Amino acid sequence: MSYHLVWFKRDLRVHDHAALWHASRQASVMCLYIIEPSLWRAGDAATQHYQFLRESLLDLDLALSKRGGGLRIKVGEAVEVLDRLWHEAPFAALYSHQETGNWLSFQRDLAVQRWCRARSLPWHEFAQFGVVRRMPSRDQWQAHWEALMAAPCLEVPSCRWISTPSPLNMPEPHSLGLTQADPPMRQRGGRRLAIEILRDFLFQRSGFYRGGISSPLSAPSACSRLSAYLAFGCLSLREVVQASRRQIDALPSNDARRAGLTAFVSRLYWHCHFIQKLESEPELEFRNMHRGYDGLREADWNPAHFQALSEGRSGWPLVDACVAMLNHTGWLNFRMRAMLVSVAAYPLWLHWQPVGTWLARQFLDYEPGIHWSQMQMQAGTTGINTTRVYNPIKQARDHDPHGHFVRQWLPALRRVPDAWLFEPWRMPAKLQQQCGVKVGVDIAEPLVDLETATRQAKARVYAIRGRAEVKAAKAEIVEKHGSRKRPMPRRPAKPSAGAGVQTELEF
Ligand SMILES: Cc1cc2nc3c(=O)[nH]c(=O)nc-3n(C[C@H](O)[C@H](O)[C@H](O)COP(=O)(O)OP(=O)(O)OC[C@H]3O[C@@H](n4cnc5c(N)ncnc54)[C@H](O)[C@@H]3O)c2cc1C
Repeated sequence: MSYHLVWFKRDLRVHDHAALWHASRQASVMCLYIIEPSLWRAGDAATQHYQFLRESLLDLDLALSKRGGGLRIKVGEAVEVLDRLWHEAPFAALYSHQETGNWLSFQRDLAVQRWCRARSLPWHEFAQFGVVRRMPSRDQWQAHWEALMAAPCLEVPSCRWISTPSPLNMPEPHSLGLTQADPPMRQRGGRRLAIEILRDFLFQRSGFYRGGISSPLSAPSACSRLSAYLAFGCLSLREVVQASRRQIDALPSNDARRAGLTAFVSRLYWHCHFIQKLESEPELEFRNMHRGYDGLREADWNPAHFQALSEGRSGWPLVDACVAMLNHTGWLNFRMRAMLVSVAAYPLWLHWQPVGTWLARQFLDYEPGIHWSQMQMQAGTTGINTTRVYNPIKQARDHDPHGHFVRQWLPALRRVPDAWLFEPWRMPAKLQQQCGVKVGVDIAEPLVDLETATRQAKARVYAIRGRAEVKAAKAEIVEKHGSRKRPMPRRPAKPSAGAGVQTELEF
């Protein structure tokens, strides 16, 4: 009997699942997830992603079993697995969501497309974000996003199943070459948890969103914490947008949650805006958005700087505390992520690509489209965004004034008095002795002199930015990647790359 094959990728839910919904309308359905060794062996994959995936697949399988279906899990490269299934029992069409993944998944999709074409097999792909494939122009992008988010969510269809409930067998992470530690405090996967977190945010925590998202102390509870669930598709973006808008409408105008949710929905818009950049230019994973910046940092790669940074030994307490938090939780708020990249890209003068590959493994919510666009933006290679250089000492004073965050994640510094906490290397030897801290042993000496190294780095970036040909190439990048969104009236952003064009958000 012929059937439709639904290929689950980063869309691990049954609710508002366009591929499942359409596939089930005309035929029986088999649900498939492919564990692709080549993707798991890539530099941006980590044990935490795999464990989160496993938890989410178990939840998905449960949701399917409740409806009489089940998930088939196969291990192998996509074309090879599809070919095997096809030979066992040919399917009439392949259904999936569009994926804007890393370069490897893009190449994999091209190979699957060729395989389908060779068999005259239709492959129906559906958008799950407001990202447009083969987009001719950015001009209508916002209207398209709004239309997609306003369309009703798709109910779970009643299906005739080919795949019925059966125990899920998934390889152990080490057999896929995944050897990193799993952060002990990372979020757990699955739609049921995602819904709990969404509800908690909508009804309670969103009141602390505005004003709470910048400090690493308040951000873990003030932010929605939905990023990993959106990245793995345990929730559909549209259901989150719609639930937020319903709640905004239901709240009195002076309720803090209303302002929080309004700001949150604007982030959901930017989620797709950033992913669109990688969709339109997949090379952004490894090539500068503005080619005028090619050669800026490549030749100066300093492995000792990179190793110290990634091991939490930069010597700047806030930076090292952030690395410690990432190792334990797999999450950091936006401002601290931006600061980490800024420290890497400016005073440490490290190229964004290897730093981004390391951070991709560290971030549980790794979403290639957001990640690589943000890496380039924070490293100053997009050519269209304001250069933002975050000073880790100032950031600590502004966002952790009493040192609670630094002391939590760097226990060796607990007894250092406030006055020295963010610059412990300046502590006199006698004081170091009194509070039981030895700079160079318990906390590293800073890798470089922050002020001098930052000044030199900025000068090198500004020298390129000032060149006529670099300025001239900006317009084309704005045309391709710049948002056409009008600045929000409540908090107008400085147009940085052409009048009326907002290319970044304030956080
Ligand atoms: C260098 C760098 C790399 C990043 N890499 C990722 C990544 O791989 N995956 C990821 O989801 N976010 C990434 N971000 C954006 C942001 O830091 C995270 O989305 C946010 O911290 C996740 O926590 P949250 O869901 O509680 O955020 P909230 O503030 O509650 O935001 C809600 C959702 O909006 C989206 N969002 C929020 N901020 C941004 C932004 N600046 N750009 C685009 N979308 C945004 C995310 O989907 C997020 O889940 C990165 C930021 C930087 C500076």
